Amino acid sequence: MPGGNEPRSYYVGMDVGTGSVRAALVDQRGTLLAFADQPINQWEPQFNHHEQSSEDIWAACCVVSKKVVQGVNLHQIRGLGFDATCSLVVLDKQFRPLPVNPEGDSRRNIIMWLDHRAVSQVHRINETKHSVLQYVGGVMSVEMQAPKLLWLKENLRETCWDKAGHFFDLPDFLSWKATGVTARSLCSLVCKWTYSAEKGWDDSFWKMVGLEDLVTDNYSKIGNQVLPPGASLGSGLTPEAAKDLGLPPGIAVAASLIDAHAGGLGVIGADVKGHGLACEGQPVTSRLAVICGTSSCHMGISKNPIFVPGVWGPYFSAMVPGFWLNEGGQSVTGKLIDHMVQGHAAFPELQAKATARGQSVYAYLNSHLDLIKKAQPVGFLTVDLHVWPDFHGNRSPLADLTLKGMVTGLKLSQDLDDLAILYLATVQAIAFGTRLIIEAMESAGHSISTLFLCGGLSKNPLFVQMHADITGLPVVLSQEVESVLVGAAVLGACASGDFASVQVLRLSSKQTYLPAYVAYILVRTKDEETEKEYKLEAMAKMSKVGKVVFPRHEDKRYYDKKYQVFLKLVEHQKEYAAIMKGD
Ligand SMILES: Nc1ncnc2c1ncn2[C@@H]1O[C@H](COP(=O)(O)OP(=O)(O)O)[C@@H](O)[C@H]1O
Ligand SMILES: O=C(CO)[C@H](O)[C@H](O)COP(=O)(O)O
Repeated sequence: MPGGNEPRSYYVGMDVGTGSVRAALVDQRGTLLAFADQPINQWEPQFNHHEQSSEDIWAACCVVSKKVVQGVNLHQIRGLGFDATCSLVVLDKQFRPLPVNPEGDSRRNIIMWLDHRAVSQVHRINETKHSVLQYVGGVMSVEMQAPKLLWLKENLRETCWDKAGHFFDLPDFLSWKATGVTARSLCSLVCKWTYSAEKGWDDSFWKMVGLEDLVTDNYSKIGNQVLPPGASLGSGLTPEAAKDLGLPPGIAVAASLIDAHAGGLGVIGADVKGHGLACEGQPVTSRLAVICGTSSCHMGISKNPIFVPGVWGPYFSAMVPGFWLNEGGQSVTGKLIDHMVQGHAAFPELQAKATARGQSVYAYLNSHLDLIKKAQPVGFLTVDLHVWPDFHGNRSPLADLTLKGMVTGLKLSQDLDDLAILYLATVQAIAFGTRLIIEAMESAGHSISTLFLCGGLSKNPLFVQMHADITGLPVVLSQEVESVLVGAAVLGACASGDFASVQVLRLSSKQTYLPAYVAYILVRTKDEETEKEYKLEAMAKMSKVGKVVFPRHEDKRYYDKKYQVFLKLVEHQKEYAAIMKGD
C-alpha cells in the first residue's frame, strides 16, 4: 500500500450487518475518514422465519455510499469492497427477486442467516454423514445454505424453486449488483456452501441430499466461477451501479467477505507491541477474534487443519491467507441481550430514565449496576441468578439447535434492580459460552492467549470486562471501532491494484491462490525445505490497539463456581428433555 505523502487514494467499504448497512471511506493508510449507517428491514412472518429484501438492502447501500463520499474528489476513489451476513438471496433467471415465503411476497427474497425454518432438512443432511460435513465441525448448521435450499425446493417448488435462476450468498449478491459479474467469493462458498478450495464442488453431496438439480449446467445457479476475496471483478463498477452508489463507474470492486471474516481480518493482526500481552511474542494463531454483534463469531486460525467437533471449519484461507480457520459461534448475543432487556417489566422505566439522562439503555444499566453493587465486584450480583443463553439453539460447541434458554433464581420483584441483574447474568452467560467454545478449540489443538473483540457489543464495557474475567484472557479492542469496515475497504484497495500485486504462492506441493485482500505479504523463503514465512503487514497496519482490558484474576474463584453452575444448567436441560421424551 502506498505510504508517504502520495496524493490521497480513497476506498469505500460496505458492511451489511443484520440490522443495518454501514459504509466507510478509508484512505491509503487505512484511516477511516467518513462513516454512515442506515437501518434495513427485517421480517419475521412466523416463528423462526427471518427474511429481508435485497432491493431494500441495495437501496440502503446507495444511501450510505453517497453520504461517505460527499465533498470528495470522486477521481480519487479507487476501489470498493463488501462484507455481509451469510444470508441467502434468491433471484429468477432475469435476476429479479423471488419470494422465499408462502405469501408470495417477492420483496422478501432473502432467508436470513439466523432463520431456523429448515430443521428437518438439516437433520436429514446430517444423517447422511457425508464427508463434507467434517469441514463444518461434523454437523451442518441449520443456518448454512444447503438446508435452506432444500427447504425452498420442498416447500416453494412452483413459486420459487422452479423459477430460480440464481442463489447468492448476500456478500456475493452485492458484488454482483455492483459489477454484473456472478463470480462468487471463496470465503462464502467454502464456509457456507461446502465448496472446497482444492476440489471445488462435491457432486455426491448435492445428489445425496436431494439437490442434484444444482449440479446440472455445472452449478450455474450457485456459482461456478470462484475468486479469492479481494480479487478484482470484471470491469469494475457498472455505470448503473455507479449512478446508484454515487461512485465513479469502472472503479475496482472486490470479491467479497462474510462479515465475521472481515471483522476477524480487521482485528486479528494488530501490532500489540508494548501492551504487555503474551501474544506479542507468539504467532498469530494464539489470537482469537470475536466479532460480537447481533450474534458472536469466534475466529481462530492455525497453520494446519484442526477438526473441532461442533465448531465450524476447518476452512483453508477463508480469512487469513495460508491459514486454516475455525469459526465458533453463538447465534444470538446482542439480540439476546436486547430480548432480555426489552422484554422485562421494568424496561419502560429504564427507557425513560436512560432518555432523560441522554444515555443508551446499556450505558444506563451499567451505571445502575455500579450503584447497587456496593462494596462487592459488580459480577457478584448474580450469585444466585444464572442464565443458559441458547434461546436460539446452540451453534457451538454443542451444535444442538434444540437447546433452549434457561434462567434460574427469579423472584417476585420486577423492578429496575432486577432488570439490571438479569441483564448482567445474560452478559455473563454469553461470556461463559465463549469460554466453552475456547475450551473445545483448545482441547482440539488450538492454544489461545488473547481475545480481539469488534462489533457492536465490543462498545459495551461490561460485556468486554466480563469476557476478560470469565475467560481469564486479556481482551484487545481496536483503535478503529469500525474495524469490520476497514477490512471491507482494504478488499477494495486490493482489487484496485494499489497494493502489491496478488501473490500466487506455491504452498508445499499445491499452488494456492491466496486471497488478494491481504495487501502486504512479504514472503521470505528461509530455504527450499522450510515453510514460507509470511509477514502479514497489512493486518498490522490495518488494526492498531485501542485499549486492552485485563481479567481481574482476584475474582477467578467466583467465576469458576458460576461456570460449574453454567455447565450444570445444560446437563439438567438435557435430563428434563430425556424425561419428557421417555414413556
Ligand atoms: N454502544 C453499544 N453499547 C452496547 N451494545 C451495543 C452498542 N452498539 C451496538 N450494540 C449492540 O450490538 C448489536 C448490534 O451489533 P452490530 O455489530 O452493530 O450490528 P450487526 O449485528 O447488524 O452487524 C445489538 O444487539 C446492539 O444492542
Ligand atoms: O454466520 C455468520 C457469519 O459466519 C453470520 O453472518 C453472523 O453470525 C451474523 O453477523 P451479525 O451478528 O454481525 O449480524
